[in-house]
Amino acid sequence: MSEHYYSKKPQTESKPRHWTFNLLGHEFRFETDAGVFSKSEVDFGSRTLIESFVLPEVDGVVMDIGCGYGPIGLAIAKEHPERTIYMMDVNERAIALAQKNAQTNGIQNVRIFESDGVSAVEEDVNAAAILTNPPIRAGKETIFRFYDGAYEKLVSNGELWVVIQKKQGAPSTVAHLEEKFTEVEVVEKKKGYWIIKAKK
Ligand SMILES: C[S@@+](CC[C@H](N)C(=O)[O-])C[C@H]1O[C@@H](n2cnc3c(N)ncnc32)[C@H](O)[C@@H]1O
Repeated sequence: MSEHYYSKKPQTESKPRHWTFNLLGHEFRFETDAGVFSKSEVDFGSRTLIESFVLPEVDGVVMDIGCGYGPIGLAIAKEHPERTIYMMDVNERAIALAQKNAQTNGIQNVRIFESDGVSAVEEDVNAAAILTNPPIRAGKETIFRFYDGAYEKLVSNGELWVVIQKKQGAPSTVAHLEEKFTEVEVVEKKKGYWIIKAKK
């Protein structure tokens, strides 16, 4: 049976890898594994999202939906030690790696847990910003659910930041976000990847 990186319980034999990567001027040491998205370097789209992101000046936590082994959430956590970063994924192996990677890199201002979209986040927790490199292969319905869930969790003037390739549906993401959000802007386009910012 073929397996996707978004399986809840990857069955693929574990094959841990260790490597370092510089994000926002900080050297990170990452462990990744089979059955988890992007195994040997930080995905180009995630990197572009991290480099483009500007934290809006509103109160609230920051969330990384579909955090994988953690590069986006951990880079933002390091850059903004005063904020708490919530990192969620459905893949148990990814969550275990993200927790390990937080520890290895001495990052404490994070909460990392299993969640389908934002469904496991406490009701009274609201976000200033939500970042996602969405699981394209999980299908449009899942990623539109990410966006709609994100909208509910954001404070007024809070922002959703998405990276998605043009050929993988960036224009339809923009159209979907424009139905709900007050302002939607493509802030960066690099090698076919679009960084989309949607303000509530
Ligand atoms: C494109 S990967 C990005 C991973 C990571 N943020 C990175 O930059 O390497 C998308 C992630 O979404 C996760 N995912 C898939 N369906 C999900 C769902 N329903 N809720 C939360 N996460 C999900 C996958 O397991 C995968 O880790």
